[in-house]
Amino acid sequence: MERIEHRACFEGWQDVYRHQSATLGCSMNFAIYLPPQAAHGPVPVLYWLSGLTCTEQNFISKAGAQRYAAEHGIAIVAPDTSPRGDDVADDAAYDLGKGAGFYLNATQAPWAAHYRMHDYVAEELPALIEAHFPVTSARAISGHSMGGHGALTLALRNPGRYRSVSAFSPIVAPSQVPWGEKAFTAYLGPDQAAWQAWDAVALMANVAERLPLRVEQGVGDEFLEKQLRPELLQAACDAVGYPLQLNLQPGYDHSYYFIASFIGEHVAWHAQYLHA
Ligand SMILES: N[C@@H](CCC(=O)N[C@@H](CS)C(=O)NCC(=O)O)C(=O)O
Repeated sequence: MERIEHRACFEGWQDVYRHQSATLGCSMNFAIYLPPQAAHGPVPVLYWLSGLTCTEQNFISKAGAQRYAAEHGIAIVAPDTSPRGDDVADDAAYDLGKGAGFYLNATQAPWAAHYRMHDYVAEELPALIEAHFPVTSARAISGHSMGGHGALTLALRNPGRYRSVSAFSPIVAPSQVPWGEKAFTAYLGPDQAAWQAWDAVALMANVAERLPLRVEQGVGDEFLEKQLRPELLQAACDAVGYPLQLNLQPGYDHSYYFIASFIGEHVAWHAQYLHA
């Protein structure tokens, strides 16, 4: 593992590391913010999953989360959004292939060889982080858009792994919207029965634990009706009595200006469970 960026930030450190991922079979970058408290003892970790077209850089340069992570004594780990490298399958479109891993384990050629972002984020990355950094095993997860889908599905698929889950503008039902239909057909094949294990609305029907769950959604989001459809998550939660805090925020669009506006509230919200 090699540190490739190291910047002082709110009395802590915003770092980026490169490592060889055994799960993905390629070299990967991840960002980690270590708050000032980490110099004195281990701190809990919030995992952040970014959306389509992103790398580990978007969140750390645009969201402004470090101020709040420093205030609450929380590390934030932001992985890349897909496997990378010249021998990794790709597609010319922005919503398939590199930058669009959808936080699942692909089963179809040519994707199955490297596209295993679920196992990378749920297992390999936390094991690496907890072995090499001053952190505890208290974890929370959040993300944006495709990464909101990732946060919801990772939490729902891995009971006991996270203390709390939140999402900004998540793709809540990928099986029912164009972004998800395209990606799942490629990565998982045409049989929609296989898609349900990677769809938060479908997973909610058999949910095993009730984590604190918060969703922030801009009402001015250009993808709201066609791709995001938070009402489907609300209905799925209502059907099983799962408490969902769905905050519809008038005026906000799909961008990092929206994330920057509410990331402080989300970090504080996760902190109450991570420090409990
Ligand atoms: N039309 C957009 C769709 C992709 C998009 O909106 N990506 C969101 C996540 S779904 C994002 O975070 N983009 C990077 C950024 O804003 O820094 C594009 O082609 O970039």
